[in-house]
Amino acid sequence: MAPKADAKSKIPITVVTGFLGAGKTTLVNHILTANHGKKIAVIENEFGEVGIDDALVMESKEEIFEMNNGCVCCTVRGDLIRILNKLIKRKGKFDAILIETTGLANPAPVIQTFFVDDDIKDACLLDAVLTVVDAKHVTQHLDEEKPEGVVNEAVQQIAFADKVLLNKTDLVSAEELHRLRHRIQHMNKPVEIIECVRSNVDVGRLLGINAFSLEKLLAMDPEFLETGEEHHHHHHHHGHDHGHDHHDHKCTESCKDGAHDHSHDHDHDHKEHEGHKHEGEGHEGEHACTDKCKDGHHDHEHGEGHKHKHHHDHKHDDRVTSVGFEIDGEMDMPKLNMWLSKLLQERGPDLYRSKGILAIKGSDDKHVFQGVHMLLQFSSSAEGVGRPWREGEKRLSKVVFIGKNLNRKELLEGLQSCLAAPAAAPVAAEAK
Ligand SMILES: Nc1nc2c(ncn2[C@@H]2O[C@H](COP(=O)(O)OP(=O)(O)OP(=O)(O)O)[C@@H](O)[C@H]2O)c(=O)[nH]1
Repeated sequence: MAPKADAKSKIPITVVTGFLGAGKTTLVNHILTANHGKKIAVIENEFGEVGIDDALVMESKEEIFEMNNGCVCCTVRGDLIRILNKLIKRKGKFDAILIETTGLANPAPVIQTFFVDDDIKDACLLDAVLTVVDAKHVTQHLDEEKPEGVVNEAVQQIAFADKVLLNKTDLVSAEELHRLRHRIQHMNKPVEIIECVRSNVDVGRLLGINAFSLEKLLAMDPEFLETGEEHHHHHHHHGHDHGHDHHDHKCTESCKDGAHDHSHDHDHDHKEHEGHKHEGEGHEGEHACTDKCKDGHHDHEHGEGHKHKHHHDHKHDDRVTSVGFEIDGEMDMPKLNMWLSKLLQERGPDLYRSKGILAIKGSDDKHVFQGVHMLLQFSSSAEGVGRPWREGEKRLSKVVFIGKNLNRKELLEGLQSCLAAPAAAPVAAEAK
């Protein structure tokens, strides 16, 4: 057991969440490079079989822990607990911990981690859940009709926010912003909404703000921390079969967020999935709302004022998958630009997120591309984006696509057609 600490000496934790491509890594980089004098440990969780974000987080004195292959709210929660315990042992060497969740994470189980695990509860204090919202694309995700029992992560992320960073205001009209503010406020009444571009918000408004309140959460959902043992739950996690038992708990039409009870344990039989190792530790507290679920901060009352225990599972939308490639050999920039532009034009609505670290023929820089639906952006280490190639580092291109109806073969062939040299075989290509 770690020694108990009083509130002041506890390690402050900030959880950064938000849908795919909203601007979370941009925010983490902003915080890491801002002049606040704090030493921050960063825990990065990425959805996608090929890790990219760690290369995009600024080189800094801070330590960056990476957790791939699954979202922090489910398969890698054991990982999170392990990393946190490691950090707790080194308390005093840093001032705060920042956790960036994947764009598909439901924040509730992440929040629970700080209250149900004794050592972590004693040593850490959840300072705030910051939700970055992409003003341009969030509406599509909030509106999305999900299959029954499947979580709408975009909804959950807003409902659990202590602060909303309404980002990418440069891409929408004033009317659209007004409408969005109204919608967000309707979903999460007490939340402060900060409009921003490139997640550029005064760090004093984000760190050390003591904005998270368990009391507030428990007032909304008295059973939030109950992690019962009686439920088993099947986890359709992006096409992987985890061999869980299954009972789904569904939200009603009127429920818009997951500030409810989550009660189940898992019958885990995590396997190595062709190169993907999952830490199969027990994780409780996962849940799902459907997108029909309209009001997050609610009690469910039945008949004569009986409060109804509202169990949520956490089932990801298994239509959303990730495909990742590591390509040996240098790419031809004009060819790649053309192919990607066309792909995003044609597949933009379904292609939620694409990103890559690229080795480009004729350039010593590490190149980066970022796609969010139809928007495509190239940059390079020469412009300060990502870290330059290290000495002796193998010049591989890593590319990830996340979305619906992805065709692995087509994507791989497309990428290979952009190689400058004769096609080389990918060294890793696995679907989630
Ligand atoms: N126009 C515009 N682009 C932005 C803004 N903020 C971030 N971006 C761009 O949006 C893309 C995604 O930003 P990231 O910070 O990587 O988003 P993320 O939420 O970390 O993405 P995932 O981790 O993949 O979910 C990048 O190309 C950013 O440069 C903004 O305010 N305006």
